[in-house]
Amino acid sequence: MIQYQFKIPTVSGQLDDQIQAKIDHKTKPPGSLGQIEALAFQIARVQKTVDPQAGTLHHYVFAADHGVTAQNVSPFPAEVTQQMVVNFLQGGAAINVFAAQYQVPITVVDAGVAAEPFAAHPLLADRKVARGTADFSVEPAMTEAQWQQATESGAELIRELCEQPENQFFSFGEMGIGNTTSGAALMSAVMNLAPALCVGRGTGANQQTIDNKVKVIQLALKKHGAQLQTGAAIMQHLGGFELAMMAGAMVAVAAAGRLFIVDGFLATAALLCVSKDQPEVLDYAIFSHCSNEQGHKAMLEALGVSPLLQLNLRLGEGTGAVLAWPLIQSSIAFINNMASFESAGVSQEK
Ligand SMILES: O=C(O)c1ccc[n+]([C@@H]2O[C@H](COP(=O)([O-])O)[C@@H](O)[C@H]2O)c1
Ligand SMILES: Cc1cc2nc[nH]c2cc1C
Repeated sequence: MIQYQFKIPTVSGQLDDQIQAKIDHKTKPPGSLGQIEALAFQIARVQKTVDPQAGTLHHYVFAADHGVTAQNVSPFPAEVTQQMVVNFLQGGAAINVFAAQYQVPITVVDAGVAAEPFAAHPLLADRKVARGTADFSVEPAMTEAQWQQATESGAELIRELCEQPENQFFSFGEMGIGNTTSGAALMSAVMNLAPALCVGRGTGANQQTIDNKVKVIQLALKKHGAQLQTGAAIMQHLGGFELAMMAGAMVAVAAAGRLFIVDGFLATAALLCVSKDQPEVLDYAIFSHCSNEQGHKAMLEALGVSPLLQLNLRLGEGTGAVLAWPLIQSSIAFINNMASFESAGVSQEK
């Protein structure tokens, strides 16, 4: 049976009362900073301190191709994956612009683009598992060995950074034409929900393409149904190399006691697979936004989480995750720098 290499520890609640007390003594009505308070609490808890630190955020864009594009599931041609990787390396994509704005270093990972390896580049990590997955409506998207390789590569990418105390946060995005069909299949399998409730427009599919996406997923679930017992097996049969690698990175970040920011539909689908096997992972996940992709809202509700932003994004690349970074920094500034009722001489409620 395929399994992740790491067991994610539950976060100790030992400091919970102290962290909450620090938050409640700030000069504000209790709870009035809403989700910013909840975020500061989560970060302090994971970092095991009442004085959490932002440190450096590292962003990864995982790119890969999908065999299921043979079934006419995307309005865009598959070669856009490769072309967008070149765009990421040249600094021209949305994620480059936002990451540069907040001085977030990015790494572009070739997890399995259906093309020759890219020429060496300072932003590029070549971790190509294969030139695209197999068509999951016909056979498993990847072999068990490929799932293992993708997962371990994701963990290995962040391993050294987790040894340095300043690297407290990671964020993950993806690029892969056809991957909303894969994401919807993962959602349908993990949540045991009809494909029609999981499929959305992706890059802008029309009704005929949407109907195709539903049919392809129904076929795949019928074909692989008996094998879909764990989140790892669901990823292996229905996922993509970029999603499996991202899942491996999420597991490794959590196992190292660091936090990661979850982007949109695809990143949440990858996390759903991990959380089916290791629900502890959710303690380490910060949910950045609710995507416009149909299905994302239901995923977030099933996880019982409220993301920070609702901006009608449906791009991917980790754009929502990086856009949420200033809010995360603000939550840390709040818990560290805001005066308390005692220090400011402000009277508390009667
Ligand atoms: O992150 C999201 O919520 C999201 C929602 C819709 C589409 N995308 C992006 O669109 C691409 C997949 O769309 P499609 O139509 O080819 O399946 C892929 O590169 C994703 O990054 C991403
Ligand atoms: C142009 C383009 C850019 C993207 N970035 C993430 N997914 C994408 C899909 C397309 C089509």
